[in-house]
Amino acid sequence: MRSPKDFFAPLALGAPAPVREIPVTPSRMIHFFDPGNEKMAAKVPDIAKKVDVLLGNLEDAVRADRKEAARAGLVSIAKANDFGKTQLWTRVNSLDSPWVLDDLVTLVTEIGDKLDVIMVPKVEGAQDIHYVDRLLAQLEARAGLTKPLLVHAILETASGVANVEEIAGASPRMQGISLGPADLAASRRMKTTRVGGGHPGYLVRTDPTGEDLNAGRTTYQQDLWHYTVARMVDACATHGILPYYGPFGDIRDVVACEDQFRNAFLLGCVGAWSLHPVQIDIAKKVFSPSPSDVAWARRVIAEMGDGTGAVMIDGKMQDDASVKQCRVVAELADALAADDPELAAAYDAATKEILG
Ligand SMILES: CC(=O)SCCNC(=O)CCNC(=O)[C@H](O)C(C)(C)COP(=O)(O)OP(=O)(O)OC[C@H]1O[C@@H](n2cnc3c(N)ncnc32)[C@H](O)[C@@H]1OP(=O)(O)O
Ligand SMILES: CC(=O)C(=O)O
Ligand SMILES: [Mg+2]
Repeated sequence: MRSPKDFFAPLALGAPAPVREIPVTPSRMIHFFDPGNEKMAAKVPDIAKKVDVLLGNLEDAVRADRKEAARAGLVSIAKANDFGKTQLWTRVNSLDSPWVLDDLVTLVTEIGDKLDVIMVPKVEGAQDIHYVDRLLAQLEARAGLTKPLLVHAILETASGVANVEEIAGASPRMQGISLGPADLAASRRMKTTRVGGGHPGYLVRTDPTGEDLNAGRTTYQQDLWHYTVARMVDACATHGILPYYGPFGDIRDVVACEDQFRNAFLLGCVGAWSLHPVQIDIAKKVFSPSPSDVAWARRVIAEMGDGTGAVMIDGKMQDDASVKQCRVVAELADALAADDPELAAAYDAATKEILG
């Protein structure tokens, strides 16, 4: 672990100075594509206009005999395109794989100036981030990069969850953490075979009403991921980095996908992964606060003046803490609206309706 005094010192001579604050730009959806899949790659320039983050995936979902094609595909896509405000990320192969060293060396050397964030899978503890941190510094120095690459960890091992706080604070490069429900389920020996989402068997049941234990008892499905998402959000907030829900694998079930994303949004996540084009709009809808919530937040802030004391608005008590809650919503809305005139108009129309 670096001492607090040299936490922001570059880890290699000639490497750029680490960032002191993680940029908070919209990242409601991290859109995954396989850069070695020509059909998908052809869609990337159009998809880039609709998403906050494009991610060239080199790890799971890319066949072993297509790993090099995926890496080369990402290099040529990054060189051939300027995605404007849309961030370009990659997910490299895991640190125990035969591909990751070439992934990092090639990507930083060839397109380090085009990449914003490197997602590292199967992070077990701070030691994995320290390894990537030093290697990136060496590669950045050799490539002459002036902006440091940021690192995003996937929370998908039992030990990663046990160590999530130290992972979140392991390096000034740490940009965020995503839940990886598939590998995490396997690592924990959970008995769900689904990629994210709920499970009908994970439930609580109301008490029996008589002798018949089956009669009149309602069951409520519970969220398998609640504990992990909540821990991840706390670790990220503590260290000033961003939490994300990961993938929802049932592409056809757009309804449950929206529910799962919304749970994550309400708990503090800023975005989720889109694996298929159909999930892009779901993430955009869910991770942009609703116009009515934005209007309410703006109203509370306006009516609270300097934010001190307690007032009643429509029968609800407001004070310093609720103003802070409202600022979270209002500031997110302002940041998103700055680049989205349609959203800006929807927020302003809803605000006008209640504020006049
Ligand atoms: C647990 C984890 O690690 S999750 C992260 C790893 N997984 C991934 O990255 C998966 C990414 N997504 C995919 O591979 C695909 O979307 C699949 C396999 C899930 C489904 O693919 P398909 O069966 O081709 O879906 P579908 O037929 O609906 O696709 C429609 C079109 O969208 C394209 N498309 C599908 N997914 C994507 C994508 N993520 N990005 C861009 N284009 C896509 C398809 O190529 C197809 O193009 P076409 O109309 O020119 O033929
Ligand atoms: C996201 C991911 O990689 C997983 O769920 O395993
Ligand atoms: Mg995984």
